[in-house]
Amino acid sequence: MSVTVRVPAKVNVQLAVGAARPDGFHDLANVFLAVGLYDEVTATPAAELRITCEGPDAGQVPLDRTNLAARAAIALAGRRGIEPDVHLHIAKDIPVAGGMAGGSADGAAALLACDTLWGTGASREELLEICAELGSDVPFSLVGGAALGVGRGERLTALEVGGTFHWVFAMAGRGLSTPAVFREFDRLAEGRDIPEPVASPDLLAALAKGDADALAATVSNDLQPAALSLFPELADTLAAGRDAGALAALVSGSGPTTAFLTRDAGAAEMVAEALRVSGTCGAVRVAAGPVAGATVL
Ligand SMILES: C[C@](O)(CO)[C@H](O)COP(=O)(O)OP(=O)(O)OC[C@H]1O[C@@H](n2ccc(N)nc2=O)[C@H](O)[C@@H]1O
Ligand SMILES: Nc1ncnc2c1ncn2[C@@H]1O[C@H](COP(=O)(O)OP(=O)(O)OP(=O)(O)O)[C@@H](O)[C@H]1O
Repeated sequence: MSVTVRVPAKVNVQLAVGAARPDGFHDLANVFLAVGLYDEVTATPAAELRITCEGPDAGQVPLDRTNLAARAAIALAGRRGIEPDVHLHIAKDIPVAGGMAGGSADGAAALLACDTLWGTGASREELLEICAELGSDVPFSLVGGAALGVGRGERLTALEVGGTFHWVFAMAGRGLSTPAVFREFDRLAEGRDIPEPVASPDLLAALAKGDADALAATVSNDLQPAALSLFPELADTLAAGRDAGALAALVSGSGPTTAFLTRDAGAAEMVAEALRVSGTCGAVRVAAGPVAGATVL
């Protein structure tokens, strides 16, 4: 018997970042949108914990106990006093180290898959608690849709979305480390007053209406200057997408994936093609959102 869970990537339509806290984390107002690029995690009983991974970026994924899928299985088994004897196979389509929460997605998917396989019967609250222990983005990977994350980004409130938004994602030739981008944010912020992070009412209204033009006018990412400082070539990708007619162009989360909001599916295909021939990025993908979070298939 095995259990497969499908789990989406995310884009941050707003990422407001506060000053560094004493614990090193930053308070956020993080508006997440789940988009239709998916990993699948399959859990099968095994003699011991084992991780395998397939997909274009599989070579960059750790297969030891640092993998977020492994950490999820260990965390759940630890709470029940059982051994995490499971084979977790990750079919990976979400870019690795791309700012689209790929590792977090696998953590949430593995947790749900193991809970189902082992019949551990964790409540939604317990699953969310374990997700928050695994990482700031992991709870959102479980719930999907659209949500505002505060605190480290792990305390979620679901958001209404009045339509489907069409996106293009441009992958970069190399990854960016999330902690390094937050450190660069701190360096760039030195000597400045950092306001409390708050969600933009206009952005929340644009999401609720499903209005792509209004959303394009309000998207923002406080980590973007830091990501561009560490990876200046991303400015060329953003410009290429804007020139191709994207309504908005921004770095996704901590980057280096860049995200382009378009009016409809046809416009998304046109912007994607222009980015492919621009020579400013790696693979280009089209995806719409919101979509559901981690789901047992
Ligand atoms: C950039 C985002 O992807 C936006 O959604 C997230 O804030 C990052 O979430 P994540 O990858 O799940 O991050 P975590 O595994 O919790 O933390 C990794 C590192 O990122 C930094 N970090 C993360 C979240 C946060 N609110 N403040 C931080 O400063 C810290 O250096 C932390 O050690
Ligand atoms: N299941 C996993 N898939 C991918 N990377 C993983 C996984 N587990 C651990 N990692 C490690 O996490 C690092 C970041 O990968 P990930 O794909 O989660 O980045 P990200 O999409 O930028 O994350 P986020 O958007 O949450 O900041 C990788 O370089 C890898 O070493």
